[in-house]
Amino acid sequence: MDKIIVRGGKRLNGTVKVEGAKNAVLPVIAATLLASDGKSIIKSVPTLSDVYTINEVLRYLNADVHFENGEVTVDASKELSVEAPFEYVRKMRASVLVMGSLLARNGHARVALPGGCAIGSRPIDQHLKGFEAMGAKVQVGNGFIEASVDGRLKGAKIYLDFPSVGATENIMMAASLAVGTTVIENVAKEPEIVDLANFLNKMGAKVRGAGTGTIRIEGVDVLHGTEHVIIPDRIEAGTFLIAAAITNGNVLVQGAVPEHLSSLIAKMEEMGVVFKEEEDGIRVISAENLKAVDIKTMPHPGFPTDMQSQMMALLLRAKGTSMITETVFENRFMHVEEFRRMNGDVKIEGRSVVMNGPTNLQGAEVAATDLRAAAALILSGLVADGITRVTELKHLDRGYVNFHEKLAALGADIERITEESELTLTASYVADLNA
Ligand SMILES: CC(=O)N[C@H]1[C@@H](OP(=O)(O)OP(=O)(O)OC[C@H]2O[C@@H](n3ccc(=O)[nH]c3=O)[C@H](O)[C@@H]2O)O[C@H](CO)[C@@H](O)[C@@H]1O
Ligand SMILES: C=C(OP(=O)(O)O)C(=O)O
Repeated sequence: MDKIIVRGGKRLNGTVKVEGAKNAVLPVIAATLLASDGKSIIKSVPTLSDVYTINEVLRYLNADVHFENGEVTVDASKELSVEAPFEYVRKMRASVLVMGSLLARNGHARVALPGGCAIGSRPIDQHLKGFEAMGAKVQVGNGFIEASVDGRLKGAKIYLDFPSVGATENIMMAASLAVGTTVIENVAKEPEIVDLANFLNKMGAKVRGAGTGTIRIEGVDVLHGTEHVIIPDRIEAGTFLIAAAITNGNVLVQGAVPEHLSSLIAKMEEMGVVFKEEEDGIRVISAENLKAVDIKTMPHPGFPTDMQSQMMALLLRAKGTSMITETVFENRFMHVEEFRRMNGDVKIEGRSVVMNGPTNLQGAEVAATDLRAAAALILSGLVADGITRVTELKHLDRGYVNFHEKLAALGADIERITEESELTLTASYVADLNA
């Protein structure tokens, strides 16, 4: 089992480049299934385990998929099969995003029920409500969701009870090949929604309003393969902004888009961190003394839940009492106990956590509970006294490409090891301490 070993105390300096966004590339790859004609070429694709998983799902569904040098090519022109089994959906919930495309292309889709996960129960009722409004019959049983329609889906007016990212994407994909016009209200406004809309439009779809609260889709008869470059990953970028701030460093995060990160930047500025927009990214210059702030996670353009645990790491270093309230997921505080193992003064109060800082963080063995918690614990390790060992790296590999290597290139004392090599390493560290 791999571990990341961090020895705290180094300031980060230099330049780091962000990858294409995981949360944009997964729906875009799912949308390639809509093209009954021509190949789709997706560029700036990160080498993440989630990308390999969605590619496997597409192959299972009878698409030809190649992934090389940051480019995914999909030919989905053959007849598609209808089922995405549990082995894939269990690995990655975003597998449910093939449902909209399959239903629109085949008139039939069968996808394993995703089940719960580390951050909450995550139902998909809003996705299904959308499909039903478009004329699909949806049945849930034997661990599967089955949706089918006689003929083609029909355009409909759909109001989402919550601006769900996945439901907005799944319904957008399904509506693109429906007969007539679909209007979705109270939709998610995340930059990844806009990226998907741009991709669909290049395929020949007619999607308007992405990035606002209402999306209007005029269905078309056929969609074709196209080329697309995925937007930069705002969550990876935000994680590096915090890495620089927490170590009192000075780092240029290349590829970071300021408009995608405005809530995070505003909150970090309140803490005293300085940002400069440069031609190719954002420079972050940390402050010696960080101030406590309160945060509430919200759908975009509010503060992203995917930055909540990394922000917790930073707030543990700020002077005063901070509060984080999580409103998007019901159970996204599993990392709190791990921070406490590192001496974090943090406690859960209902849907909030309260932190008293600055905490003198101590190195410890901690386990990643989800992908952002993995990154957050590593960030804490960068400033903790002694050695921090982070386990359960399968989570990290879902969302970050070469995370430890990128931090090491900025000056962090960090490495990724297998259990065997750790025995030798710990012995040499003890020898160093005794010397
Ligand atoms: C692959 C991907 O893009 N993942 C992102 C996506 O997840 P995902 O698309 O799963 O997130 P949603 O926006 O759908 O979920 C947000 C909230 O709505 C609830 N909900 C959602 C759908 C539904 O039908 N019913 C329902 O109750 C969920 O349980 C959750 O509490 O957006 C989340 C919110 O920004 C991010 O944290 C994830 O990183
Ligand atoms: C929660 C996340 O992703 P997913 O929806 O794929 O689990 C995330 O990216 O932080």
